[in-house]
Amino acid sequence: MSSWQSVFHPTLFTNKVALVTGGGSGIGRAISKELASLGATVVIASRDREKCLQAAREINDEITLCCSRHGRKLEDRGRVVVGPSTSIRDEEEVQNLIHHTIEKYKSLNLLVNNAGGQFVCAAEELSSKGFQAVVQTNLTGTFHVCRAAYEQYMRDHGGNIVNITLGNRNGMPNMIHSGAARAGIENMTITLSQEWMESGVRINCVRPGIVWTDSGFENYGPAGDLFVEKILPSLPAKRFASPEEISSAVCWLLSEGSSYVTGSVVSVDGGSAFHFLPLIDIEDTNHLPVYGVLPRKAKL
Ligand SMILES: CCCCCCCCC/C=C/C(=O)SCCNC(=O)CCNC(=O)[C@H](O)C(C)(C)COP(=O)(O)OP(=O)(O)OC[C@H]1O[C@@H](n2cnc3c(N)ncnc32)[C@H](O)[C@@H]1OP(=O)(O)O
Ligand SMILES: NC(=O)C1=CN([C@@H]2O[C@H](COP(=O)(O)OP(=O)(O)OC[C@H]3O[C@@H](n4cnc5c(N)ncnc54)[C@H](OP(=O)(O)O)[C@@H]3O)[C@@H](O)[C@H]2O)C=CC1
Repeated sequence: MSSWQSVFHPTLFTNKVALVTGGGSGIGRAISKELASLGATVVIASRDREKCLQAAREINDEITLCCSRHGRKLEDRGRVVVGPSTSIRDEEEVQNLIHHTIEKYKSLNLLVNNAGGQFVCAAEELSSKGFQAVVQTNLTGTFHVCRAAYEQYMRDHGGNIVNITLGNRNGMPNMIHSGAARAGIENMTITLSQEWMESGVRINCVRPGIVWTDSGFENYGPAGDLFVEKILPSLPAKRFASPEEISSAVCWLLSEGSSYVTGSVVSVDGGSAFHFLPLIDIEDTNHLPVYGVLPRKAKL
């Protein structure tokens, strides 16, 4: 992606400090890179700190190259730095990450709750522990980070938060844990937009459709192939999203250009939410007995 550059003004986020959870891979990496390329100091953190350190090195090099290539001033560049190893499921580790960020970089203006994920599993086979692992990661984890950022900084200084969710408008067959957790995040976002408005905090969600990230798809093994073989042709756009297409929406929400937007969900899904996606096969034709009269031709 050496020719990439953000569509936004190069100093959009100058003097801003941002935290991107899960910023060391995939969508979070693209968001971190765009924010830093627009002047922000971006703290990234996740469980695997080595991965974050490597990503930070690579991103900082890419930004420098991008500035030179596009004739932009090098002093406008921000940078990506790495916070302590953090599982967002662990409240103490999250408190420590926020404390570290404020202590070291003196503010926390922008927060992107991107860390998360799930595995593929039919509801009837899913253990309580598995359900809870995904809910704790996505919903409780996002809550931990929002609350710590608010308590330690944003309550007194304002701020701007974007939560990454997932296209679940039609339910999430084989991902009931994640569908439930993401719906919870979207409702939590509406609540927080009201509770925290007096502090000058805006909070919104970006809800991606399916985004091509190597890291994300590796996580699923053969189940990931299903998305490529079966879902791809059925997408209205006939393609997945790029991570940069998600990042761009996040940057708009984090900018003052969206100053009247709070408690909203921005879908970036190429229109998938309004289109049937074959997430599971339903083959039996006799599972909903007819009440009343239905002509033969109205039935398979
Ligand atoms: C509009 C468009 C619409 C369409 C929209 C469709 C969009 C789909 C596309 C979405 C893409 C993405 O999100 S891509 C992003 C993918 N990236 C990720 O998922 C990365 C992060 N994920 C993870 O770390 C894991 O999946 C997660 C479970 C959340 C956390 O893992 P941990 O190892 O921390 O979990 P643990 O605490 O060890 O495990 C707890 C229990 O979870 C269960 N468990 C864990 N992994 C399991 C597995 N693979 N299969 C079964 N069960 C499992 C077991 O019961 C475990 O208990 P034991 O048995 O006792 O161990
Ligand atoms: N790719 C897609 O199609 C879509 C993705 N999404 C969501 O976007 C986000 C990014 O996904 P993507 O970039 O594709 O995949 P990745 O697997 O690359 O990103 C997930 C990130 O979350 C971090 N993470 C996971 N669990 C924790 C935890 N407990 N504490 C801290 N960090 C954690 C991981 O780092 P580490 O392992 O080091 O902790 C990783 O960097 C996720 O929330 C994902 O569910 C939503 C819709 C579609």
